[in-house]
Amino acid sequence: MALLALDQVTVRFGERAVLDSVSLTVAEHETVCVLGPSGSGKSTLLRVVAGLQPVDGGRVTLAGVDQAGVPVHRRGVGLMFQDHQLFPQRDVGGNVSFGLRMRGVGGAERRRRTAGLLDLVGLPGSERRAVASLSGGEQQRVALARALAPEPRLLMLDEPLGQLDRGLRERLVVELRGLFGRLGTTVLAVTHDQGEAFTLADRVVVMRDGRIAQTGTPLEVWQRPADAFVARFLGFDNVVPATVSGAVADTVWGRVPVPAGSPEGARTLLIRPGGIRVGPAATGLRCVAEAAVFRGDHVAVRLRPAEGPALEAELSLGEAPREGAEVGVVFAAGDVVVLD
Ligand SMILES: Nc1ncnc2c1ncn2[C@@H]1O[C@H](COP(=O)(O)OP(=O)(O)OP(=O)(O)O)[C@@H](O)[C@H]1O
Repeated sequence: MALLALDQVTVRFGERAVLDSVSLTVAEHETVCVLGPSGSGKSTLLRVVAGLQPVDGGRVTLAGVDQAGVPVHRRGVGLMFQDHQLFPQRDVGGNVSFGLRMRGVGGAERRRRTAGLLDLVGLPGSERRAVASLSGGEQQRVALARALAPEPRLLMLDEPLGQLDRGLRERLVVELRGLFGRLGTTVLAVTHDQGEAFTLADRVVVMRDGRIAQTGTPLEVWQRPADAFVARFLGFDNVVPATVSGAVADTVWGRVPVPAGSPEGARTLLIRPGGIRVGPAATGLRCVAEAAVFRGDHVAVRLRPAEGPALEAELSLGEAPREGAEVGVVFAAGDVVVLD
């Protein structure tokens, strides 16, 4: 059974529906990441589940129980916000044990659980440290330990790693995934960073203007974006209108091969940057290499055709043309997706 279910939830601010009939479930032990551009309604969704935001329509159930009228502190959900809001006047231990104290957990048990949680988040023995003496990443871990302490049946994270630098974020997100797996935590997280969502989530939900644009496993969404919006949001730039007939599509970039069984007619085409090959200018679509950026294991090359938008290609170091060079572009059908 779903631990959390939103059924056609609508929230309006004035005329505007910030959540527009959103339906979503989160199964027990599942990690679901809500992804979407700024203003798409992600935080509002979390606030609704937490009981911080009243709804104008629809309902929220937790373990089958309608949450209408259930106050925040009775919902059994943990919240961790972007600006993790630790209590500056309390030490690390005081922060982590706060929720336990509120629930009347006794001193010895509080200390035992606090120590266990600090071990878990990689800060063993740091109970007496002042919050101000912690790095951003350490503060984030303390905030996480604090959110986990009351053993919430649902843990909600709002841009949990938002303020950290990339390297630390990438490390922590892998650690979080391991941690949630070990603890069996059910998680609903919000982020605008697709890399973070794809690492953390069993399932991702992509939002657009208060509606769900797509939901699926990270692999499903990555391989088959539902539409041009999702494709572009995931960072794919080679998206063009096309007319598909059999194994080819007519586009502004010429004829592009498509996988067998692709839907036909007027469609939108996505060409993954890895599906672009370059050769001598006489073969394929003639383009000028406008920019080439070294990315470690590949070169990102922007190719400018005579007509239509530029193409973004990912080429190996050996293959990549010099900036200003003329090349001929051909497409690999395996990296072409006909969007529905
Ligand atoms: N209390 C409020 N009154 C009026 N409008 C609001 C209120 N809270 C949020 N909004 C608006 O609702 C929309 C969705 O906000 P929300 O914070 O849910 O988006 P988000 O996807 O979390 O964005 P971000 O990634 O920037 O945090 C925004 O346009 C925001 O300005």
